[in-house]
Amino acid sequence: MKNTIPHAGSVLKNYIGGEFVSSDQLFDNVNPVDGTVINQVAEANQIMVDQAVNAAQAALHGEWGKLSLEQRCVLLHKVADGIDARFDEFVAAEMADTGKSFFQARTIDIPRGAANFRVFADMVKSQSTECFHTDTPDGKGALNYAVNKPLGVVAVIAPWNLPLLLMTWKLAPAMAAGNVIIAKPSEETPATATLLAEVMHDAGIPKGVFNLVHGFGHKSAGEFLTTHKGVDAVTFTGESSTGSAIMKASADGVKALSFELGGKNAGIIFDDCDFDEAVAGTARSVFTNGGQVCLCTERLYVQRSIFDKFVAALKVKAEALNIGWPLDETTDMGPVISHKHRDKVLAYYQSAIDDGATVVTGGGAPTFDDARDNGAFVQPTILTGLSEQSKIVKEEVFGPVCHITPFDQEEEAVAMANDSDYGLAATVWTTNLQRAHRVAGQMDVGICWVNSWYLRDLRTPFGGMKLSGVGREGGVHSLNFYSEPTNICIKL
Ligand SMILES: NC(=O)c1ccc[n+]([C@@H]2O[C@H](COP(=O)([O-])OP(=O)(O)OC[C@H]3O[C@@H](n4cnc5c(N)ncnc54)[C@H](O)[C@@H]3O)[C@@H](O)[C@H]2O)c1
Ligand SMILES: O=C/C=C/C=C(\O)C(=O)O
Repeated sequence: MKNTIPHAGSVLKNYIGGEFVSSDQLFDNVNPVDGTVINQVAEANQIMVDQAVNAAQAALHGEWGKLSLEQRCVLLHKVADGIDARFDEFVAAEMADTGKSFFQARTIDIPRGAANFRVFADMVKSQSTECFHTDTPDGKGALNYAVNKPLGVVAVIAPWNLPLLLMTWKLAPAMAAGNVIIAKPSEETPATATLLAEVMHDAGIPKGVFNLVHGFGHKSAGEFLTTHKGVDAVTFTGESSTGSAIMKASADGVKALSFELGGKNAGIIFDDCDFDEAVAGTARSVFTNGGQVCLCTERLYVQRSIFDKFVAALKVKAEALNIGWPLDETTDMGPVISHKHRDKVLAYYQSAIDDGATVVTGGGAPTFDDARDNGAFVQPTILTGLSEQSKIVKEEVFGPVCHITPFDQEEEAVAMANDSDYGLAATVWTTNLQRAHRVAGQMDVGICWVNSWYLRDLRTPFGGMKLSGVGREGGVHSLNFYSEPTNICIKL
């Protein structure tokens, strides 16, 4: 692979009204593998966000709004093709910003970025609306049917863990439904969003349809968007506490909101599982992307008869993980996103130790005796022996860590798994068909995987209960959120 990091050493710009614009406020984009500065980023100020909103509104009422559905979908396919054409650059940019492995970036993040555009460009063509025949006193009746319109200006605010994947997961259906976009990537991961703006530009997406603003949340581009009178909807993925702040900020404008938030996901492993598959699948669900996937399992409940054997087998998997340079083909896990996040994860490890946890493996930061010692690495960590009320069992860590609790009865496992403020995802490992259906149906989560993890079908509802989110996206759920139906009632 060509490992040239696009825009290394230069300034990542905003994309507003079809033009790439810098600002006088620059911040550093840091590589978490070795702490080096990759490039600088131009932070958008309030005036630039106003310009983006104006450009978006003009596009909505201009060229973009006048395109046929077919023309819009052709353009979205061109965007997907454009990502594919610059695949190596996207991979290199995503790896540099996050430190994730070459394997993960090229098999998950970037292919899904392109797939999101193709899937929703095709799906929107079969979006349907309701139609009812209504009785009337004169016996002639009335016909009710709905027509879909775009919501308008949609702010897409994305996190750093799967930067291109999660941003495009929202903006592709939003654009397919005819909306105009102002996207704000995480300040930690500005690069692939900037490349995407270049792809949009080259694909001929009319100016103002896709705008990109860089910056932070509070008193920066994020807040300028959520409080802006010209923004009609906010679609957000990130921490639950940020979701709450955005909800408050958006309240005055009564904006439409879709939130995909944090999780504290449970995995239940029954003694009738396929043991090797359960261990391998659970290792993936705990350690993928350094545990920095909202769907990762951080709480495991293992039936007592296989508890010791399972803990020992998961320890072997954790200790076999190759932690290191993203470009090394054998690397399984990179650093966490930043030094600040590393400190947070390590503080959770320490709190577990203070609470009396047994550290099965890990519990600290690795050392390498090379430049990676300036990076943001933590050890894959397995804990046992804590009460269900311990801080690390209750709160989302967002790192490569799990706590394992034994259980005897199915009901007990279900109750512990559901005893959480979050409700995003769960996994259940069993070969008993009736138990699989019974337990999966009792999980208070948006998605429950049985004998698998992160197996995605983009048509399915995706989102969370409780602190894990508001609404569902995926398939028609996305298209419905990003559409505003007008019901037309015709008296016959
Ligand atoms: N449910 C899901 O689908 C899903 C997916 C991925 C990540 N997540 C969650 O995201 C979190 C990790 O991501 P993160 O640390 O980037 O989240 P974060 O909430 O810190 O930041 C997400 C985005 O919000 C912006 N932001 C922060 N404060 C803001 C404010 N006051 N107003 C407007 N924008 C603001 C940030 O700049 C960033 O672009 C974890 O909690 C994880 O579980 C959830
Ligand atoms: O970190 C959270 C991952 C979310 C994944 C998706 O939204 C997806 O696969 O569409």
